[in-house]
Amino acid sequence: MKLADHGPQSRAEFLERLKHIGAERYHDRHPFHKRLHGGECSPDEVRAWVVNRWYYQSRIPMKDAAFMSRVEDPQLRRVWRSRIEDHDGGTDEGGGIRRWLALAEAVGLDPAYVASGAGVMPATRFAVDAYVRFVRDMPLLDAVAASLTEMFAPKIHAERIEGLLKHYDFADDSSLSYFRNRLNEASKDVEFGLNYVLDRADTLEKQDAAAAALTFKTDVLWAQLDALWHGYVEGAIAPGAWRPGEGLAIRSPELAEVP
Ligand SMILES: O=C(O)c1cc(C(=O)O)c2c(n1)C(=O)C(=O)c1cc(C(=O)O)[nH]c1-2
Repeated sequence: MKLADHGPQSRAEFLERLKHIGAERYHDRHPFHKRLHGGECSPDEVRAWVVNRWYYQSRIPMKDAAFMSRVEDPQLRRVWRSRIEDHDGGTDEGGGIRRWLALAEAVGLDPAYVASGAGVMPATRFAVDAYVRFVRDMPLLDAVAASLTEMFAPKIHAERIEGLLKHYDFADDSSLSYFRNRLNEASKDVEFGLNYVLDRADTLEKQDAAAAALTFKTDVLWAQLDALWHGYVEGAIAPGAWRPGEGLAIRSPELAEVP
């Protein structure tokens, strides 16, 4: 027997449902972030986070390019391409990924080593690659919905700026510029992405798919922190992953000891 057809949730109910996913599952609740923002991470735990999170940063503009390659509507491409510009920037000045490497340098790592991706943990790679594939292969609505974890990012970026400035000597305006820039960039992306999803998820089936996409993305973020905890707090570093002492900046050895 066919189940009774249910209509879509109202816009307000659906928005609440998406926010609830963030409240329950976003990675601001992960113990690694509490440790990082509370000043309890050792210098090497901070470096491990910077090395691994680099992989996420480096793949974000690639996933946005994968998204755009599938978009037939020029207006949607015009809006979306600013995401790539935010991360890659211009040929001379660079953008977010270069600002991430400034953070890498500030914590005593050689930016060239970080950018090579050599020390990234296998679990980080699997999680991030799964996100890029999801965006490449799934319906556009699901792909946009997956980016909506950014709704919850400004809060964690503000907490991070405050926590790092308070607890770690390496933190200053220049090393944290990545996060300051994201505060503005993310709000413009979210405004567009959220309206796109609320407008187009006009059946319960599409709303379910969008909610599942957002849930999947919270898993992508959470899994990366689980791996960091296992590798660097519990000390079970995966074969081939960064080990303390590797990839340090040669030209500023005094930074090797910064907290
Ligand atoms: O520091 C964070 O917690 C965090 C989370 C997320 C996110 O929620 O996916 C992003 C970012 N930062 C970020 O900086 C960023 O550029 C970004 C792009 C995207 C995306 O899915 O397109 N998420 C995020």
